Formats: sequence, C-alpha cells, structure tokens
Amino acid sequence: MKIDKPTMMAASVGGASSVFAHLGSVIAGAMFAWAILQQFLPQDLRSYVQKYSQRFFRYVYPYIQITFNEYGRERLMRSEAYSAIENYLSSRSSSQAKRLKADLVKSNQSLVLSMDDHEEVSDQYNGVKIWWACGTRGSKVQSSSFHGATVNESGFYKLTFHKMHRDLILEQYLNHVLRQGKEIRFKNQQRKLYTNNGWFWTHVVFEHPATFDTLAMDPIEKQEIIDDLTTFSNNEDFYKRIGRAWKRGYLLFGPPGTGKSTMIAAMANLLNYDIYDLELTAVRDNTSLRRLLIETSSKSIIVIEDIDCSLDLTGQRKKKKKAEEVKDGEATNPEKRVEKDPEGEKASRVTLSGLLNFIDGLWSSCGGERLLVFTTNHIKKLDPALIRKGRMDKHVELSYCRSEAFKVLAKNYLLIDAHHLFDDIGKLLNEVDLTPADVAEHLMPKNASKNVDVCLKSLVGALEEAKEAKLKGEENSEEVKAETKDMVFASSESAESD
Ligand SMILES: Nc1ncnc2c1ncn2[C@@H]1O[C@H](COP(=O)(O)OP(=O)(O)OP(=O)(O)O)[C@@H](O)[C@H]1O
Ligand SMILES: [Mg+2]
Repeated sequence: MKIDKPTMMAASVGGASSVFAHLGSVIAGAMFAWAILQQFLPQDLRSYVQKYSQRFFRYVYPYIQITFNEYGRERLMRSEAYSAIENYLSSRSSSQAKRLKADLVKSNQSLVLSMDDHEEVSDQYNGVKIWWACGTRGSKVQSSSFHGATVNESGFYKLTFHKMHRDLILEQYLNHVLRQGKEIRFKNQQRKLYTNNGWFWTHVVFEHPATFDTLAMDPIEKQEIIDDLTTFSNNEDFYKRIGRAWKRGYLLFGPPGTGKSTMIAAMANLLNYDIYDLELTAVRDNTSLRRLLIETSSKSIIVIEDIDCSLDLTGQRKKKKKAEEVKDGEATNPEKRVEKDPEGEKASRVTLSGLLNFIDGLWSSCGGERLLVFTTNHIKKLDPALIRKGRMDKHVELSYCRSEAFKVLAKNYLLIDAHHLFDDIGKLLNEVDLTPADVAEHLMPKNASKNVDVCLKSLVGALEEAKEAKLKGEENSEEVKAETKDMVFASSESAESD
C-alpha cells in the first residue's frame, strides 16, 4: 500500500480534540510502517494483504483524502480543477514549501511558483486545517527522436482533512478553492484587446499603462467610479438575487482630450478585464451584432467609442421616408433605421433597435460580468432611449482640467506635489478651459530634460494666452450684442415714427 507523506500531518487537525489528534498521528505512523513492511511480502500475498489492510484502515483512519488528477482518462485536456488548485496553492507554496517549481506567465513577464512533487502545504478555512500534497504518476520516456524525452507524466494534488469536517469541505471549501484559483489564473493572464473585423473578433495583447492613479480628474468623483466598479465586480450574488443580468453600462462624455479612452484603459486595468472595442460601422446587420456579442467573454468591457459618429442614431424615429427605402429583414420597426455607409453595398444595417437589444436584450445576459461603455463628445445628439438609466447606468462627464486634476498630472509627469507656480496655474485653470491632454503636453520633458520650471512656465504662458483670447472673444461678442441691440432699437424707432 502506498502511503503519502501528508498522512503524517494528521497529528494536528484544526478543531479536532487532542485525543483525535493523537490517535490520528498513531494511526498515520502505523500505516506508514505497515506500508514499508509490505514491500517484503511476495507479490501475490502483497496485493491480497493490501486489499484487506486498506479496508481495515478505512474504518479506523479519521481522515478523508481526495485526489485531483492533472489529466482525465483520455489525457486530452488538463483538468480545470487541477489548474485552479495549482493557482490557489501558489502563494501558500511559496511561503511553506521547500522545493518549488517556477513557471513564466503573462507573456514571460512574471514568475509563478508552485510546490514541487512530494511537497505539502497546509491551509485554514473557517478555523479548520486542511492539507494539500502534490505528486506525479507515470514517467518521462526517453526517446531518440528529435524531440528528446516523451513526457508521460501526470500530476495530482491530494487533499486531506478530518472526516468531521466533511460537509464544510465538500460544500464550501472546494468551491472556495476553485473560485479563488480561477480568479488568480485570470489575474495572471495577459489582458486582451479585441476589435471586430466585420462579424468576428481579432485581438492583440492589451498593455495600456493607464490606471486610476494616473487619471486626472476630480478625486471625489474618481473614488466614486472606482467604488462603483469594484462593487459591480464583487456582487454577482446581488445581481442574481434581484434578477438582473450581471452587467453595467457607462456613458463617458466630454470634449476631445479629456480622458474618456484613458478611463476605459484604467477600468480594464483596475478590474483585470479584457476590452472588446466594437467598430459599429463595420458590423453588417443586427444578426452580426448579436453574434459578436455572444462571442465576447465574461470579465470584459465592450466599448463603442464616439457612439454619436458610429451610426446616425439621432432622430431616426422621424426619418420615415428614408427608412422605408431600405430593406432590412432584421428590423421589426423600420423607423429605427440607421445610416448607410458611402460604399453602398457594404452599408451597416445595424438599427437602433438592434443596438438597444444588444445592450439589454435577452442575449446580452449571456456570459455575465460585463461592462458596456459608450463614449461621445456630444451627449445631446444621442437618442434618449439609448442612454437612459438601466442601459447606461452611470453617466460620467470628463471635463476640462481644473486645479485638482492638474495636481495629478504634475505628480505623474513631473513627480512633484507642490511648486510656487501651482497657485497661479490653479487660478488660471479655473478661468479658462484647457483639456488634460493640452495640459499634459506642456508637462512632457522638453529637449530630453525634465525641467520642472520650464514645463510649468510654458503652461502658465499657454494659460495666459488662452485667457487673453477668451477675454477678447467676450469683448467682441459684447460689441456684437450692443450693435445688434442698437439696430433693433433704431428699427423699432423708425417703425414707431412711420
Ligand atoms: N483625464 C486625464 N488624465 C490623464 N491623462 C489624460 C486625461 N485626459 C487626457 N489625457 C491625456 O491625453 C491623451 C488623450 O486622452 P484620451 O484619448 O483619453 O481623450 P478622449 O477623451 O478619449 O478624446 P477623444 O474624445 O478625442 O477620443 C491621452 O494620451 C492622455 O495621456
Ligand atoms: Mg477617445
């Protein structure tokens, strides 16, 4: 009989009485000795003895063991449970095990450690102690081929716990391990940025460095968004309970260069989500749109940038005539037709109703844990149905750079928290509208030298210029107003005299 090392750990079962613990260690010791003794028995006798001794120990041994194999019988795919356990144990392995295995993840950028064969680590769950051991079956078969050795090994993890905790382990702990393991694996994976080429997705590795720390905006509003996002991603049960699909819509609006796209990257980096950047004009019709939706994975952000330009979604309901001219087998309401692209045949026949269905139709609930983000420079151009709460739950305005946002940029770009020019810059920023993109441009290193004074003075100069232009503009418009007033007054006077 083969006895694994972890059975020796039975001596200190968490929550078990000391009598149990002592008994456990005695039995474990006896099993170990018995296993060695069996090696000296003849083969026939050994298997006979093994069978009955196993039955005997099963009655007296107070621990339960569960084995998780790396591969199933067909050895086709690596078991998901095995990978999840490997990830779950990685942090415990690096702190407890003496022999470790290392593997590269995230496109060879970071190292993940797992315990080596015959190592063992312990874990605690609700005050109960659990042991994990690791091993391999099979062997490396040496071959003379070009590929060297053929690996015929399969790993396994063995979980040991006291039988008095059976329900807790089987009903809660294992789910906890699998969920956490998948979460860790997800974090270790490289993020992907997808784009649609017609009706299918292609992707590249997503490596945008933006985070909420580097995003310049009002700190209170920023924190509110971070809280909203983390609450969303941690509340699967809440969405289930209230009967809502686990998704949330964000509408980011504001002038160009205020950080809408940057915020999407920060969202993806905060939540470790993939991004699906949907080019709506490349989608042929509503059916293709639905297909694209089905093919997105959970834990992702589906983005439609510049939604007001993607399709003519404004006033579609009024454009009856145009709508009737175009045939669309999909649209139930022809009044909701949208623009044809100039190439005629390749026209996008996605309708507003198709898009509304995409956002919150029955198909939109498949997969779960998805954010839908629209960006626009012109919120007023959008159909109210498209952005009503429930579809776009949170409307976030990204606006011009004010003093608080400037401090974030100064910290990121120049690594400074204070400077004697900060007050002047703060005042000027509150008087004129400069986008964070414009401000950031002045803070870029000049001539390869990162001179703080040079950068800030150049910003002050730009702000003063903008202020002057603004004042001039106001003066001009006052003059125009006065002239118009005079003209109106003169014409009313002449009308009276007539
Ligand atoms: N709020 C911000 N915080 C930090 N950097 C910003 C911010 N806004 C803009 N930037 C900088 O300006 C550049 C342009 O920003 P971004 O592309 O996010 O603007 P946008 O709002 O998406 O513009 P558009 O409406 O034209 O798409 C970015 O590279 C970023 O570095
Ligand atoms: Mg943008």
